[in-house]
Formats: sequence, C-alpha cells, structure tokens
Amino acid sequence: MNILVTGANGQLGHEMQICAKNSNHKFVFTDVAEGYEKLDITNLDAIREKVKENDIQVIVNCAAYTNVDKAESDFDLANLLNNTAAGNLAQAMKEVEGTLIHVSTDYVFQGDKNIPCKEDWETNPLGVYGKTKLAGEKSIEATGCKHIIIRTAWLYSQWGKNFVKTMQNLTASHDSLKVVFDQVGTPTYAGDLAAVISHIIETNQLDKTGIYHFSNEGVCSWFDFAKIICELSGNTCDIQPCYSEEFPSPVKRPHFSVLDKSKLKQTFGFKVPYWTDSLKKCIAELAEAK
Ligand SMILES: NC(=O)C1=CN([C@@H]2O[C@H](COP(=O)(O)OP(=O)(O)OC[C@H]3O[C@@H](n4cnc5c(N)ncnc54)[C@H](OP(=O)(O)O)[C@@H]3O)[C@@H](O)[C@H]2O)C=CC1
Ligand SMILES: Cc1cn([C@H]2C[C@H](O)[C@@H](COP(=O)(O)OP(=O)(O)O[C@H]3O[C@@H](C)C(=O)[C@@H](O)[C@H]3O)O2)c(=O)[nH]c1=O
Repeated sequence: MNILVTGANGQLGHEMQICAKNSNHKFVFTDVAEGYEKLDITNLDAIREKVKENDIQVIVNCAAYTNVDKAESDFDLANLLNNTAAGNLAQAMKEVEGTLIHVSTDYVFQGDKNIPCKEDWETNPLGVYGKTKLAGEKSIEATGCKHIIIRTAWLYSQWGKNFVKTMQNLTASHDSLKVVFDQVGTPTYAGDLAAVISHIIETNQLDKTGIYHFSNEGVCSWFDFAKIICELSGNTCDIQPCYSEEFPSPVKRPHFSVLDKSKLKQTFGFKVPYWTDSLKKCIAELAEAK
C-alpha cells in the first residue's frame, strides 16, 4: 500500500516515521516545514495531486492546530486546519476509495462526569480547539469516505512541544510550581499512538470505519503527571496542587476526560501500555537525545 502522512514534523508525525521503518508499505512523509515533501493540507487540489502522483490508498493525518490557549483568539486558522483541512483529506480519500486515519481529542468532551468517556457519548467542547476538532470529525463523516478517527489525549514525546518537556524545564529552573489537580485524564505517549496506527495498517483493518478512543492505561491529574515527570527527570521542585482558576488561561478545559478504550482494544486487538511505563521510556529517550 502507499500511505501519505501529513504533519510529519509534529510529535505523532515523527513517531510515524520511526514505525514506518519496520513496514514494507511505501510511506510519503509531508509537512509545511522544510525537510519534508511539501503538502499544505488546507489546499485540496495539492492533496489531490499528491494522492494521484503517489497512488495513495491511505492518509494518516498528523497535522493540526494544537495550541489550545491561542486557538481562543485564532478561530479562523484553527478551524481551517482542524476542520476544513480534515474535510479536504477525507474528500481526497473518498475520490479514490481510500481510507483516512485521523486523530482527534478528549477535548471534544465537556468532562463533567467522573467515568471514562465512550465514543458514543454526547460531545460538548469547552473551547475553540475542541470545537474545531469536533467539527473536523463531522466534516470527515460527511464526505462518506472510509475513516478511522482516533480520539486521544495529553500527547507527549521527545519531539516538539508538550507537557513532559515543559515540566522538565520548569522543574529544573524553579524551586516551586503550582499545577492543576482538578483536571483528570490519561497521558498518551506518541510512540504508542503511532504503534496502534501502524498496527491497524499492518493488519489491514482499514475498513473498520468509526471513532475510537486511545490513550495509555491509567488515570492521573496534570498535578500527578508533573510530580512523576519531575521525579523521573531527577529534578527537585516543590510542586503543589492548585485549582484550574488559580492557573490563568483563556480557555476552560474538561475536569474529567479519561477515555474508555474498550472499543479500540476489542476491535483491533491491541495491548495498551500503562502510562508510567511509557513515560519512563520517553524520559530515557529525552536523556539520550541531550
Ligand atoms: N498534542 C496533544 O496533546 C494532543 C494532540 N491531539 C491530536 O493529535 C494529532 C497530532 O498532534 P501533535 O503530534 O501533538 O501535533 P503537532 O502540533 O506536534 O504537529 C502538527 C504538525 O502539523 C503541521 N502543520 C501545520 N499546518 C499545516 C498545514 N497547513 N499543512 C500541513 N501540515 C501542517 C505542523 O507544522 P508547524 O509546526 O510548522 O505548524 C506540525 O508539524 C493532532 O490531530 C492533535 O489535534 C489529540 C490529543 C492530544
Ligand atoms: C505549565 C503549567 C500548566 N498547568 C496546567 C494548564 C493546563 O490546565 C494543564 C496542561 O497544560 P498544557 O498547556 O499542556 O495543556 P493543553 O495544551 O490544554 O493540553 C491539551 O492539548 C491538546 C492539543 C489536546 O488535545 C489535549 O488532549 C491536551 O493534551 O496544566 C499548570 O497548572 N501549571 C503549569 O505550570
């Protein structure tokens, strides 16, 4: 199969490049950044051309607008990338009867129940990022293309910008920090997400259209996440729990967005690693990359 990866320079995109090394399929890695085959996913004709040129059967969309705070004052660009462009990719796959593998977020949920969110639950995003990601899901569905939408949460890796790297820097440079303990979810190592996407491709389960939830196993608050990042990084910092109101942000985030992964595990037969096991792996990679 010929597989097009968009947003290859992002966290998930980098991890897809690593997984692709063990595949016999042909991968075409694209981004708007230098060093990649150029593909701007806001341009439908450019997508069509790339699909035709490379006889693409599957697109893995790793491109998105992921700055949650900034999205509040940048609706047009967030919507263009997370909604319109997702629809473009779906349209291009519909035209060649291919499959779009797309990634969405726990932030489509309001997060006001303290039980794990299932795929068929009512959505009610609290901010622009979540709203545009939800609109993207709907735009994909509206094209009628074969699609696998994986909602994930709290993604981190050795690449790009993420909570693990932010906390490593902050706990190394501050004596004390406050981190919210009233937002509960599950971190996801981007390497594990790339592994599940690769598993779906390699086991040819691309016709199982639908929405699926994926994160690592377990549950924690951002405060707990910060504590263990600090400890595993060998830093000493007095991290104290605080309420969301105490940490200034232009956007409300869900209080409880733990994802129920039963559907994905049963459908695709994938064993999900526990969150601290994957965190240890990532911290070792970060130490090695220094
Ligand atoms: N990060 C997280 O915590 C979570 C992410 N997700 C979802 O997972 C997916 C992957 O996220 P992540 O790897 O963190 O994303 P990143 O922000 O790390 O990467 C996104 C990539 O898309 C590129 N990009 C931006 N605009 C375009 C464009 N017009 N055309 C093509 N590429 C473009 C970016 O380039 P540049 O950097 O130059 O803008 C970047 O390389 C996204 O769908 C995201 O919504 C879901 C839950 C949690
Ligand atoms: C840096 C910092 C953050 N926080 C809080 C802010 C926020 O509520 C929480 C996490 O901070 P972040 O900025 O990493 O959060 P955020 O960018 O909202 O992370 C989200 O990104 C998008 C793309 C997703 O899809 C979500 O799944 C989720 O990963 O921790 C503190 O309480 N203290 C701190 O010192």
